[in-house]
Amino acid sequence: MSSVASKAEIDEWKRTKTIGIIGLGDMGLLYATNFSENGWNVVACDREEIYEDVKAKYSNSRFKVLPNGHYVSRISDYVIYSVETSNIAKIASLYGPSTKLGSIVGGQTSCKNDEIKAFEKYLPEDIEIITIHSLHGPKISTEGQPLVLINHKSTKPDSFRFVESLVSCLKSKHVYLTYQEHDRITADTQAVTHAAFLSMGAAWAELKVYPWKLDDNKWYGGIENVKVNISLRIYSNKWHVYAGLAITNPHAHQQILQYATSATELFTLFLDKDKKPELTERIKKAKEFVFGHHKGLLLLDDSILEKFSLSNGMTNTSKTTVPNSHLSLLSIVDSWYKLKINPYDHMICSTPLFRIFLGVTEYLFLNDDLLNQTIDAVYDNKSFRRDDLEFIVAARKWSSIVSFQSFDLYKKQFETTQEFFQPMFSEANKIGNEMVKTILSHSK
Ligand SMILES: NC(=O)C1=CN([C@@H]2O[C@H](COP(=O)(O)OP(=O)(O)OC[C@H]3O[C@@H](n4cnc5c(N)ncnc54)[C@H](OP(=O)(O)O)[C@@H]3O)[C@@H](O)[C@H]2O)C=CC1
Ligand SMILES: O=C(O)C(=O)Cc1ccc(O)cc1
Repeated sequence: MSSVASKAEIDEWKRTKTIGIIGLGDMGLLYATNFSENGWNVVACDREEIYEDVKAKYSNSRFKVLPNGHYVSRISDYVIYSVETSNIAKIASLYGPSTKLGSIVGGQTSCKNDEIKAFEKYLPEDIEIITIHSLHGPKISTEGQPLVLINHKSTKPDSFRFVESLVSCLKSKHVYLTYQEHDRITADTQAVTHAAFLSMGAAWAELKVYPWKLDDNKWYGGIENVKVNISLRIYSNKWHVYAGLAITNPHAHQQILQYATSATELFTLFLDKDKKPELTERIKKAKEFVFGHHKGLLLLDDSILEKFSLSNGMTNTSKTTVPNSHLSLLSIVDSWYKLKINPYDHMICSTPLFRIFLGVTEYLFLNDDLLNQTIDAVYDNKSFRRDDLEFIVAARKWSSIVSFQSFDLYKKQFETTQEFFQPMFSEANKIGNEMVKTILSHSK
């Protein structure tokens, strides 16, 4: 995108420039730690009410904690707002006017529409806007993961090179987009992926089951392990991350609605055995659209996923695995087909969870025996009917909450399920983290 800065230039920037981080939560801390440990001069703040605590907590760190965003903004050459997506306007309106003359501002928020609009509205005219988004969570190594850079408004020739030099210590893969492209792609990748796993978890919570604890082998196997581990991983996090990126991104509403609609329509075909040819035809058409040109290795290998079960040896291996209707996976391929989205086009800008979701979907659809067994199971073995029913109810609920833009309802719905799984998180996260690490190392 721009020429690479020389070592001398970078050393000079490290000596003379100050990097400011507003919001010392998970992602802000990741950045403040990385940048400061790589020789950059970093100042940071969290909410002013907790200044003394935050200062004490990070007293041994290489970055300096300041009382609030005004203190950070007035001395920083590049300010990164790492705050809740839905609060960006409020927080930028507070500290934006204190931004140092001629400096650069960006953010880490997950949806760039509101962030850019807030910067355009609340920052002084002379400020440049170069914003970023690490497409992974705070517990994953930054190395090799996509990092989006959006050069929205810069006038000085060195500005973008300076920001790019700063973030190069993360060793992520730089992806250059406009903010509109960013939001379009992340709606297709992140928002709908989260909707799928949120719906699975909500369905299990509604049925009051920890699926891996059932001893009927219903949720046994690599694909089932992914569903359980990723769903619990999401529910063990902060609700605002998922709410923010879905609700504030207008493109996400349509994707999530289509996902719920596909699930409902497929489930309706499940109800009548005479509809089997129609269901088969619909699935095959969607498969041809999404995977018709697939060549080479699969993203995931079911055998590597087998060992990441939460069931702790409880699986009854004397029984055969109960064939699942895999409604959640059939629905995502159907919705990609309906929206004419080729998920592989977004690989360059994908999150780990999206790659895992695409990986298990690919595994199902590119294994003819498994796909046929899945369609047969819909009509001949109805063990998953109740689960499927709760799944579509949950998918539609999430879709309504997102399109009505209700942060309150989102929080309530998220926390109800979170509470149900709470006792399981510490064990689940251990296994889930191992699984994600293994998958990422296999999918390089
Ligand atoms: N977590 C993830 O996986 C990823 C998150 N993101 C995005 O990055 C952003 C930050 O996320 P994350 O770090 O996970 O969230 P956190 O909730 O951990 O961090 C946000 C921090 O900002 C603080 N904050 C709120 N108001 C102010 C204020 N006025 N001044 C200073 N600090 C303030 C919050 O304090 P308090 O909690 O007390 O309100 C909190 O500590 C979000 O927009 C998120 O969508 C991007 C990539 C990955
Ligand atoms: O991989 C995912 O989808 C995650 O859940 C982590 C995540 C959350 C928010 C972001 O803005 C980026 C990544």
